[in-house]
Amino acid sequence: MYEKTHNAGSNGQGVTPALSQLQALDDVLAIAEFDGNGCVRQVNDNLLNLFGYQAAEVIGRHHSEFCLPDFARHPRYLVLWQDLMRGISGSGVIIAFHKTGRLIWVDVTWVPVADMSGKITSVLALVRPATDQTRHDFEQPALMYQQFQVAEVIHTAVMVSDGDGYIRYVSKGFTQLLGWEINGLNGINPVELLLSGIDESARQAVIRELSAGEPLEGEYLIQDKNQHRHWVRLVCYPIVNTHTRQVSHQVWMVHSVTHSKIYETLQQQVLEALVQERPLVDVLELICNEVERIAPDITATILELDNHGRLFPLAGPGMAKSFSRQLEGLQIGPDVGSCGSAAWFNHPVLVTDIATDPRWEPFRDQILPLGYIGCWSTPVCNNQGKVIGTFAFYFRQPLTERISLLHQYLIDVSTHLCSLALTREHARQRISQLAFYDSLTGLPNRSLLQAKLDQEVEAAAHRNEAVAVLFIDLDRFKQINDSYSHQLGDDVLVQVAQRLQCALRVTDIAGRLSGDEFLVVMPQCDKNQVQEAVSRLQAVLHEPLELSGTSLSVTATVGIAMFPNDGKTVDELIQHADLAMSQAKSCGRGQWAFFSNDMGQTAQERMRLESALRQAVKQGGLQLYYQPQITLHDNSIYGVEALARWYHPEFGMVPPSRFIPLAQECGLIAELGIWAMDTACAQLAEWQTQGIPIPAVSVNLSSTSFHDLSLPDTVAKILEKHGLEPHHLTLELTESVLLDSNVNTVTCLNEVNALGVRLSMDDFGTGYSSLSYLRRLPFSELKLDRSFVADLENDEIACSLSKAIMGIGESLHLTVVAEGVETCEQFNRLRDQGYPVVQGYLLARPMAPQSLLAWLDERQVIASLQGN
Ligand SMILES: Nc1nc2c(ncn2[C@@H]2O[C@H](COP(=O)(O)O[C@H]3[C@@H](O)[C@H](n4cnc5c(=O)[nH]c(N)nc54)O[C@@H]3COP(=O)(O)O)[C@@H](O)[C@H]2O)c(=O)[nH]1
Repeated sequence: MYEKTHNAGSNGQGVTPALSQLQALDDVLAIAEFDGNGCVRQVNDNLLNLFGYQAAEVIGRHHSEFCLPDFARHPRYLVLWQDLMRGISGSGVIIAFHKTGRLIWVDVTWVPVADMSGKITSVLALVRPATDQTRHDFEQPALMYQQFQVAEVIHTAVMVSDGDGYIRYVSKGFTQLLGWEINGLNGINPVELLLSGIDESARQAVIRELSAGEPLEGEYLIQDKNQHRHWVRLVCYPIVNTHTRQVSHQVWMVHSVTHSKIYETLQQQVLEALVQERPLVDVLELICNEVERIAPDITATILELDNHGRLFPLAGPGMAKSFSRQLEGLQIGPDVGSCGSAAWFNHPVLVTDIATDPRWEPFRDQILPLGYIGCWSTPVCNNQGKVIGTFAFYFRQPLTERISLLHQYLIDVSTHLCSLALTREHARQRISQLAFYDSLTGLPNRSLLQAKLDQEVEAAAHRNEAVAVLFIDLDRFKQINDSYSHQLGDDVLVQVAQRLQCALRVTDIAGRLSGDEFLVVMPQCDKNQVQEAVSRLQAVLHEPLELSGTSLSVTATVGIAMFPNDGKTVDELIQHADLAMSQAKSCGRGQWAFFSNDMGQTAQERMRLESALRQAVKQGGLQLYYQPQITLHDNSIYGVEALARWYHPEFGMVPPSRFIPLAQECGLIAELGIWAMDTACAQLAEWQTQGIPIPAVSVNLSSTSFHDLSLPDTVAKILEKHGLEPHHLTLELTESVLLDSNVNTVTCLNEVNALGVRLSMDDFGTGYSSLSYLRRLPFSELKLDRSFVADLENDEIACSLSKAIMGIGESLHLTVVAEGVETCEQFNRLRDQGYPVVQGYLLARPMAPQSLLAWLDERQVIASLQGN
């Protein structure tokens, strides 16, 4: 393309005439002067005219910017400039850019200019349009492309056609990319070769532009020699004969843009769809549609694989629905079509001939009539590598075993996108599962139940029908949970959930509200049907449950509210069914009840009472009364029992039999117990300071208080706070503590006992009465239940029992206190049976502290009178 010419200097360095000396050439030559870095320093008008620029547009720009990019990077061009800097001039014909983008052939002589020291400070380029002869030479394609070194060495696909529109030259890169060699292309037109597959109007536009001598640039989906498709960026530079003004040649450059095209058209769109949270099927259909647009020779389908190894079509807009339906629920296996096998082996499966491949045998009759002859399926995996679906290409054209790069790249990108879409969908489903389903039983949770009930109520209102809402509570579930294990409790809930579902109609909805509470919604159901359903449910739930070696029976209590009579809204219906359940429970286990309006009133009252009690416990609205206990042998005060009293301005005197269970139910009982201990100890300390002879105070505690491992510490602190000794305090517990399987209870009992605080077993004889427990647990005192005392006079059995209990106490070295002594007869019998301590109305009622002092005074007066 250019020749090296050494300058005349003897030392080999470039010694050239200065620009001033070249003025004569200025009229005929286009001249540019480059600085030592190769940037334009100055240019003359001829050069500007030749290239179509203004001076300001070229000054400062690097020489390489005026050449074809590939040429500017060409080693020989780089060597030319290295030589120039070493003082070696050169000349040659190059293709350069006119400002319009048109390519022009120019004949250039480069002359290095040295300063006095011999250092090259600039390069002069003497440029003229290529001479006719030169052009003629270069217009001979073979010669031109011998000269056009760029195409020979670079990998760009280049093709040159002549003025008649016939291909005359293709580069190695062209053959590598598209498969054609020059030998087979004689007499072929480049547009026909490359653009025969594009839209006809677009093709005509290309032809028009090319014949007008305009450069062409655009992206096209073309087919190569093997019918494989490529997205390419096509650039065509027409070379215009300066004499005839005719296009003498066209230089075509072909860049593969398949990757970026797929990225733009497929990946980008799909990612956008995912970001916009478009439904899964929409996203997957978008993938199929885009893939088919890029590669119209195939039909794409996407199947999902469920956890049971079954395939379900999700997308395949181009596939016949009749065929997709056949695949619904298809079990994967080693020879189940392309997709079933690909999912089974977690490996792509290419079937080139569906008609003969045994894996396609079961589906052949459906697929062949659709014209497909091959199918290539690739598994879609999640992040952990687990197969979650398949992505398949169906071909109507015969397939070779060698897959085209475009197809391979489409598969790679598409399976990745399918994986993203499916994984995201699974995550979404999981989130919704967590949000709307109970994780233990898999039943709808409260939120979903409410939404479903809302729908049913709306539909029922529209159709003027009834809906039954069943509130189901398992009886004694807490006890099961505590007595066995929480795992067993969970198993019970799971089995109950399963039984509920099996026993219901398909239209009914069962869900879990919380703990052992379930809700059933029964649309289109009258009261008789509900009653039948409830009996059936209770029977089914009562059948023994087999739980890892343990057989257990549970009962369930059911409350029922009917729409529209018992409530119009979801909240009202659930609340009323709950009330009915509580009401049923108060009648015993395994009962059921329909809601009635008076239950609502009772419940409201209860709620008001509960809130008043909460306030009383927290703000000191309770009071303690004290009932004396007398030692029989010397008539002295054994101690006093502290009993809580609550007077409320609106509710009046509320008896402990009402507010103690309420405190238990609403979680206030432990707090109430601490208050009672603190108040009783404060009172006893005050009495002791006053010298009043009360040796101890008994405080009733619920078994719940013994669940809290900090109780012993609390007790110790209270004693310390009031300056009392541990023996000044007795804690009374009912026998229910023996049934309590909470692991903390025994620890607390032992630690409280270790402090020196006495423990008393209250109401002994009415409940569990296990002697073995009595032996093992650190009790110091037994309190004979007052029901025995009440019957002492008339019932011989009661009499024998009280005697036996006294015997038990004696043998276990426990003090036995007989409570509820109302008559002298009872008193005498107990004394005769050897009871050491008695308590009851006969002696004194529970009293406010002031009254107790008055009672003590009176007692002293009597004693002194008796003494006299
Ligand atoms: N956990 C707590 N429980 C408490 C507390 N205060 C009371 N209670 C428990 O409430 C139940 C009812 O108590 P109350 O109405 O105070 O009845 C007590 C006595 O008044 C009653 N008693 C005493 N002598 C007689 C009698 O001769 N006849 C008769 N009919 N009743 C009598 O017995 C109750 C005392 O019982 P007990 O506790 O079993 O010793 C009751 O179970 C209280 O325990 C509290 O602060 N915390």
